[in-house]
Amino acid sequence: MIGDVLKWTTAGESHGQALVAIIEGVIADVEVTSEAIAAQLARRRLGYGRGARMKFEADAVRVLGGVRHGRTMGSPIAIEVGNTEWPKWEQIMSADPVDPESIDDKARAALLTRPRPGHADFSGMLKYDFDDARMVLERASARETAARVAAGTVARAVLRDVLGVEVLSHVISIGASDPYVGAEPDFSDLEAIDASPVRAFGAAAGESMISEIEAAKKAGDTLGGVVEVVVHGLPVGLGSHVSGEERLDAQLAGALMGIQAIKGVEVGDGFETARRRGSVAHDEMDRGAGGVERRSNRAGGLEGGMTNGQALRVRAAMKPISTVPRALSTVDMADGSAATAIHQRSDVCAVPAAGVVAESMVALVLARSVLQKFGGDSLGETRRNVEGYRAAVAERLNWTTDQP
Ligand SMILES: Cc1cc2nc3c(=O)[nH]c(=O)nc-3n(C[C@H](O)[C@H](O)[C@H](O)COP(=O)(O)O)c2cc1C
Ligand SMILES: C=C(O[C@@H]1CC(C(=O)O)=C[C@@H](OP(=O)(O)O)[C@H]1O)C(=O)O
Repeated sequence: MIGDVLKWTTAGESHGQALVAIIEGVIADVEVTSEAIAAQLARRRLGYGRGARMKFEADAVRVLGGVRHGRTMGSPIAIEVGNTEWPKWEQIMSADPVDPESIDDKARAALLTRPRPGHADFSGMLKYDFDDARMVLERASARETAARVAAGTVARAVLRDVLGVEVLSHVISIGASDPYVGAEPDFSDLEAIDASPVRAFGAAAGESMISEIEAAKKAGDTLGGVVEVVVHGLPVGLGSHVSGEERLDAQLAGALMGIQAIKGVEVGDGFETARRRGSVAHDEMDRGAGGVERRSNRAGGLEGGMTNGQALRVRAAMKPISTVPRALSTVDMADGSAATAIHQRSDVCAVPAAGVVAESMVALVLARSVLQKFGGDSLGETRRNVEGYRAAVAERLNWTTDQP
């Protein structure tokens, strides 16, 4: 059921001409501009530790359909993100390694037969019967996340126009630099995070993460880390308890785990909550202004697969980049000989960028939930539905009895 409401898909390769995102099921009259998409793509390119490619490649955005005069029309939206590096890659991407006539010595030498432990190379070569890992890595590459961020910009616009909410994120840790342990980060000014080279709270935390990246780079190594996505102001009741697939936490976890290199997801306090006793694991309720107030937000705004009116808080753990400069041991798939893995230019750490991608995936899942719950074909209709629901919820929580 959930999959029928808002659908998205991407196509394209890392060094191909362009990536494309298609989003279907967006209501009419939502403000979407190529400038807004470009601004989100620019955020994804930033972050200390990214490789050389981020410096010279530009994301060339074209909205190909579904938007007119800066507003959605209710039809499928197609967005192209051009790879400006294409002219440099055209020959390599066009040469067919199976056809000896079409492949020159340079392209032959560029055949990738030494799979990187941790990347998609090994399993992809065997599964799809390729001799050249490029046939796998081109699509496995997180270049594809540019298309997700483009689609995510549309979802953000739906959330902003329908509910007035923003999807924000920050970096919690990079490698062993985990500066917030024992301290509660202040969520009041998440927008300021983009000013930090690692998208972290506070100069000291940022500095410790940067020195961690510097040290890894010097050692010819790479790093992962943890990001957190936060959304304030969601209505109670997005998602549902009625089935596993309707549970919003399951949808968020799936969407976040679908990002390249994400290996763990936590909702609220997640694994920490598993170590607590029940008496200090949940968020106790009191009657207060506007109905019910909570004493804490350990659940990250989700109970029973539904939003509970508290801030939504989800974390994603990214493993270290697998293209390690001090290349890892592998086996050459051409002849079975011992080898060191492919190494070309690569990111040392892409955690800050992964935060922006995580925001986009959360935005897409939330926009889908909002459109499923509130329906409508136009912004005006969906907003009216939201207002009606909010009024009904407020009325339910407006007890007339005296406070005991
Ligand atoms: C924003 C971002 C940038 C990435 N950059 C690189 C990179 O430069 N080199 C690399 O080997 N992996 C990079 N990765 C991770 C790989 O794409 C990923 O490890 C690979 O597709 C295998 O998938 P898996 O890690 O989910 O198993 C990046 C991931 C993200 C989210
Ligand atoms: C291009 C992007 O990320 C790429 C993701 C990636 C990978 O293996 O995932 C490998 C690198 O590509 P290359 O090997 O060509 O330098 C990154 O630069 C991007 O995020 O726009």
